[in-house]
Amino acid sequence: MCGIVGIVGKQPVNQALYDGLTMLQHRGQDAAGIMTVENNTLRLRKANGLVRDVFHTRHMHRLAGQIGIGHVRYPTAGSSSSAEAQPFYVNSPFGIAMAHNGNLTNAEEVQNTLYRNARRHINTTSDSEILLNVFANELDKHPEMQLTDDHIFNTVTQVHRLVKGAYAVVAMVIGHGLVAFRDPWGIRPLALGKRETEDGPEYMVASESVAIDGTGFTFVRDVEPGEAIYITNDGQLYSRQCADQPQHCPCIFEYVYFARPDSSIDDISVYASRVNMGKKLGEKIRRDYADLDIDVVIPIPETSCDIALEIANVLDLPYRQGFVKNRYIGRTFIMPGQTQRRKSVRRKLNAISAEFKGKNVLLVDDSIVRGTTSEQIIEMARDAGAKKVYFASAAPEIRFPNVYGIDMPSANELIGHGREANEICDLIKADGLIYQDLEDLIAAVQEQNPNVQQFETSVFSGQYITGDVNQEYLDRLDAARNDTAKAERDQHEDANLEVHNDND
Ligand SMILES: O=P(O)(O)OC[C@H]1O[C@H](OP(=O)(O)OP(=O)(O)O)[C@H](O)[C@@H]1O
Ligand SMILES: NC(=O)CC[C@H](N)C(=O)O
Ligand SMILES: [Mg+2]
Repeated sequence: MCGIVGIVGKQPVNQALYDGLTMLQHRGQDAAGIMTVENNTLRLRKANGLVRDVFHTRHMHRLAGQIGIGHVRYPTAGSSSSAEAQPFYVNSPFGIAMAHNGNLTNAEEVQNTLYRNARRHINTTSDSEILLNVFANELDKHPEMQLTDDHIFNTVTQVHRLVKGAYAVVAMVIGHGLVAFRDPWGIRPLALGKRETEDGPEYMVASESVAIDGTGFTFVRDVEPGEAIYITNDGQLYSRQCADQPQHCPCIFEYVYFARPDSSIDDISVYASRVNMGKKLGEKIRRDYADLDIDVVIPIPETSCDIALEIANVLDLPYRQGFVKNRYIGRTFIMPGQTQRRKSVRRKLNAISAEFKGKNVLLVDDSIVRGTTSEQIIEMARDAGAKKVYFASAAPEIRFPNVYGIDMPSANELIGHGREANEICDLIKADGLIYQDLEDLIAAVQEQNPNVQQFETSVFSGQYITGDVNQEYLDRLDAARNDTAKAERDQHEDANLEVHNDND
């Protein structure tokens, strides 16, 4: 997953963009970038690393201007080279910069068409550079020198027709303004905020509402699936539904794991949805697993804490923080390689023996993806003296790859692929394993906003809503992006053309 942010302000926007990106850091730890525009000139800083490591004072000075966009990256396509950090830029028409969260499912086909029909060259292996060029190519079909909202919205309509997959996007058209849009399914989130100043309103768009709250803007609303928002340099806001057939289907994994609990996505509080997940799972355990002799409920920090507390409430059992998280280590699941992920679990979490000694513990996590965390954490619980270790997952068995912006490209790397719960239980060496049912997970999230009638749940069901994902596509994705393929490609990363950026 990635995080995106864009601001049209009345004052310099560099600090607010930086602050917004730090509040979206949990969505991408690989690379970060900001582009601003001052006097019709683009300013850029992007590099691999966390926000705090990428931007030093000298870069912040360079990022002058009252309009800008930013990105934190967790790659799902191409390589993790800094050349593929975002935002991307293309010089015609007008000069356009773009930041993208999501993943295109017809990137290769679109890239070939762009080359054949418009002789547009894509210099990286990133799907986001392709998306930028589709947008630019369509905008270029309007010959007028002064852009109008109609031009922008017609362009987005064409993008929706040409591109498949998931995309929440923020772009700047130099000399004109900022454009933000969401794919017709609204798979990835995007929110709009506003701040009144003496000089007039300032606007912000961001992947999650937390970035809007935390920078002193006021949350206005979510961008609708298929909708585009155009904010001119002088602060005029236009919006329009640009998709032929928008159909709301947000990614359920945002609620399970990705988003921060203090965000609200599509009028659903992430925190409340996690509490509901705990309630439903607790009820299932009480109903179907009454014979389990659990003494204490222990979360696997950090995401599952709110879920585990509610399970303990439902089961009327004590809740204990038996694992302490090293706050200086980031999220494990979004790290690029399995070796790094494995090492990170033990560096990140440490058991407090007193909470385990002689007890039957129920460990709770939000999800089991590759099984990296669960397997090691169960061993740690036993080493700390636990008698029996049961495990509960607030998400059902993850059995299928994700193609919409979560880096789970290979079915074979998923511990749940082709396995039943009892086999998974044996593999992670638990004394019992309880998964949430998919209907319960959906109900837990939907409860606060019944207007959202469907969710993107392909990792559990194998149903891909965009209708263009078949086995051949999944095989190609697997071959290109499994952990071994990624490691090999990253070894040759230096060969990547660094045309985008100076190195410091
Ligand atoms: O089965 P796995 O492949 O290990 O993936 C699942 C685990 O990864 C995530 O934690 P992560 O450490 O990324 O972040 P968190 O601190 O927000 O829980 C998630 O919360 C699970 O704990
Ligand atoms: N997780 C994401 O949203 C990734 C965006 C884009 N596909 C990239 O790899 O850079
Ligand atoms: Mg976790």
